[in-house]
Amino acid sequence: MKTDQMLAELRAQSPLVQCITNYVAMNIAANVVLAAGASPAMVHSDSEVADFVPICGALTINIGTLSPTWVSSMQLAADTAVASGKPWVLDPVAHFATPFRREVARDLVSRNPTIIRGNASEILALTGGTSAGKGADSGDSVADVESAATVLALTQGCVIAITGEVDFVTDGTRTARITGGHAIMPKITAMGCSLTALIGAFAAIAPPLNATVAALAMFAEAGERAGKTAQGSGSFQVAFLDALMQIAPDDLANDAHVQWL
Ligand SMILES: Nc1ncnc2c1ncn2[C@@H]1O[C@H](COP(=O)(O)OP(=O)(O)O)[C@@H](O)[C@H]1O
Ligand SMILES: Cc1ncsc1CCOP(=O)(O)O
Ligand SMILES: [Mg+2]
Repeated sequence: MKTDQMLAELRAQSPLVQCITNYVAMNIAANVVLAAGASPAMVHSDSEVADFVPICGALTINIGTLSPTWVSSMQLAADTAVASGKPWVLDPVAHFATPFRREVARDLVSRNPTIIRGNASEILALTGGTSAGKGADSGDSVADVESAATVLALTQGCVIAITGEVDFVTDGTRTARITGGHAIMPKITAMGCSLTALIGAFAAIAPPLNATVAALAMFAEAGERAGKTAQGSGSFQVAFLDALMQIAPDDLANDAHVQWL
């Protein structure tokens, strides 16, 4: 499925996406998903995830502001997604930083995410490497992680997206790079978390690899547009949301921003 068709389909279906995300990201991630054309629900209580996941098109789980009470919800939500045939996306924010975070991420990876999205330091650490990440911020380069990520995608049987200046997406067999965006993007908190939520939205209506590429291409286009008018990270956020809403399927035609390898 082509990126422009996927955006048209996203807007036509406006799928419900359950996002278990962090306190920092909740508002901006929900607004990003809405601006793109889907319907977010930030639902995380273990009293309701088993009932909520099956009525959604996809689930996303982000461990950014992890605490013990959330872990059982994340595990139940992931297992419910797998049991009900819904795609689910893992964002392992700063999982290398502490033993608690590392163990929760390891457990979630074992619950068969459909897609894993992280920055270069996060994906490097998932492949067993030593990351130079500082908390949620990456200290590694995407290019250095590409081959290990390809092996991990194959052994794990999932799609892996590494984001940065040039993004890399692979299912272990098919691979794409996505260019565009803007250098301000890593200076705005929860951009990556919001992107993970948007990947969930596309995964609700398209196969995982294509869905991931579509979300990243849409971010690349919106980032480029916002960078033309923004005066800093504050105005960039407003311009970015406006751009997401204004991007038309035709703007993503001909695999705009996407290079299949
Ligand atoms: N230097 C950069 N130039 C252009 N786009 C970037 C740059 N760094 C990150 N991005 C974009 O910002 C978004 C978030 O990616 P990233 O910063 O890697 O995630 P995280 O916020 O999880 O660390 C992605 O769309 C990515 O392509
Ligand atoms: C700053 C911060 N601290 C815990 S979660 C979070 C947000 C991280 O967002 P992103 O991974 O998109 O940069
Ligand atoms: Mg992140």
